[in-house]
Amino acid sequence: MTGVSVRGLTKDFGSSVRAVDALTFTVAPGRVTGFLGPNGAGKTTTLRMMVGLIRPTAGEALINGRTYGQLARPRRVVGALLEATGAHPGRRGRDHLRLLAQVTGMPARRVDEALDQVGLTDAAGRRVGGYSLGMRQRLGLGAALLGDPEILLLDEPANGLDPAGIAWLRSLLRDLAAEGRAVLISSHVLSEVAQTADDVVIVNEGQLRHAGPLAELDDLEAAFLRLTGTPAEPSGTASEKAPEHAAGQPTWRTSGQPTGDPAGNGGGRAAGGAAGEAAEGRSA
Ligand SMILES: Nc1ncnc2c1ncn2[C@@H]1O[C@H](COP(=O)(O)OP(=O)(O)OP(=O)(O)O)[C@@H](O)[C@H]1O
Repeated sequence: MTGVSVRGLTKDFGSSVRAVDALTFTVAPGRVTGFLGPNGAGKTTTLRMMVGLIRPTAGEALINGRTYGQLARPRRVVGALLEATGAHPGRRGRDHLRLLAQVTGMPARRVDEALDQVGLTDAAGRRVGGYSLGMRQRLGLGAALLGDPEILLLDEPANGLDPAGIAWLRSLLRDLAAEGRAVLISSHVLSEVAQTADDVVIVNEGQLRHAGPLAELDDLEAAFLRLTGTPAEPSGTASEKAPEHAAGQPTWRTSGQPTGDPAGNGGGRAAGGAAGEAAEGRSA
């Protein structure tokens, strides 16, 4: 297991927006890496390049030495959560994962295992349209875990989870890392990252501001403010894009990526690396 090596990754949108600017960092096996930055810092764009949904302007993200598109069975290697709400509302949770397993060649037994991993076994027979935001987020995590991947790339994974769910997620991420997996979680909210991550990567305006062990930073929030010049969203503040959050709870905001999955699902956006430039438009 070698994790992910991001080297000089750059993305321009048109001639005026450099969303990601020569980013270089690694996501190490056996560790949780927090990917931090204010709104618009380029986190989601970076994650989307890592899983081949958009093509870098320059640089590369290598997964075990290969780009996502070069991997023979990408979903067995990389599980990605880039949006949690794309599952068809009329479909039952278990059927959503079954379809995804079929389309991507996963063993059917993984469906129930993944449902169990994300605590959705009891709700698996219910239609996704009746799921809460937190349940849809769990389903997206289940989709990311379906291939039993050694690398997990999760964009705002705590979004929509209640306090018990956030504690559960923290434990799940720690367990996944303890199994030797490389886990990357993006956020611009610091409290959960401070409790969960081993390493932090801080970006601002598309550029790397810091990469290293969390333990090297005395105070994550102070470092974030110094490195980004941006106040962190205080824990306990409901996000404008996540109105479901109860006030008083830590919140990691959601992001809005287009879907690009052959199964029409929202979770595990790593859809064979075939989305290419066509997926570049934002849906939110
Ligand atoms: N398809 C696109 N076309 C044009 N500009 C884009 C596109 N996608 C992203 N951007 C711009 O790139 C920059 C980085 O956006 P990105 O969504 O990657 O940031 P982020 O760190 O994930 O932000 P947030 O925390 O708000 O989700 C922003 O200025 C954004 O407006």
